[in-house]
Amino acid sequence: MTGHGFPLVVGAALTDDLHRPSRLLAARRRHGALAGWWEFPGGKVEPAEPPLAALARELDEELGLTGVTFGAELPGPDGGWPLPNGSLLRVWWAVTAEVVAPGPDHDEVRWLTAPELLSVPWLEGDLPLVRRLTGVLG
Ligand SMILES: Nc1nc2c([nH]c(=O)n2[C@H]2C[C@H](O)[C@@H](COP(=O)(O)OP(=O)(O)OP(=O)(O)O)O2)c(=O)[nH]1
Repeated sequence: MTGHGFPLVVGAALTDDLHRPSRLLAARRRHGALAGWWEFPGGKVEPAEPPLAALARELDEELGLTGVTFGAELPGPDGGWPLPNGSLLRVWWAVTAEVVAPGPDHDEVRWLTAPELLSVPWLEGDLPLVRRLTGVLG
C-alpha cells in the first residue's frame, strides 16, 4: 500500500541496455476498462511484499519472464509517479535476454525508440514518465 489506502503499483522499463538504453518495451492491456491502452508491464504490490519481488512476480505472470535484471529506479516527483486513481507507480529499469511476447494480460508488446515512444496511447498516468524517457533513450 502507498500509505494512503491505495495499492502501490510497480512497473518495468524493459530496455536493451541498462547503461545505454535505446528502446523501451510497451505493453497493450488486453482486458477490462483499460483494454487497448499501453503501459509498463507490472501490477499491484501485495501486502508486505517487497516492491521488486512484486515486479519480478508480475513479469513472470504476465510475460513469462524469469531472468530479469533490474537497474535503477526512475524517480518520480512524489516518491514515484502518482496515478489518476490515487495509486503510486514506481518504475525500475530492467533487462532480459529472454524473448518478450504478449501473455495473458497483454495482446501486443512493442519495442519503441525515443521518436516512437508517444506513437502508442499510454495510460494517462504514465505520460509524465514516458515524456521524460523520450529525452533519456539514446
Ligand atoms: N501495470 C501497470 N499498471 C498501471 C500502469 N499505469 C497505470 O495507471 N496503471 C494502473 C492500471 C491499474 O489500475 C493498476 C495496476 O493494476 P493491474 O491490473 O496491472 O495489477 P495486477 O496485475 O496486480 O491486477 P489485479 O490482480 O488487480 O487484477 O495501475 C502501468 O504502467 N503499468
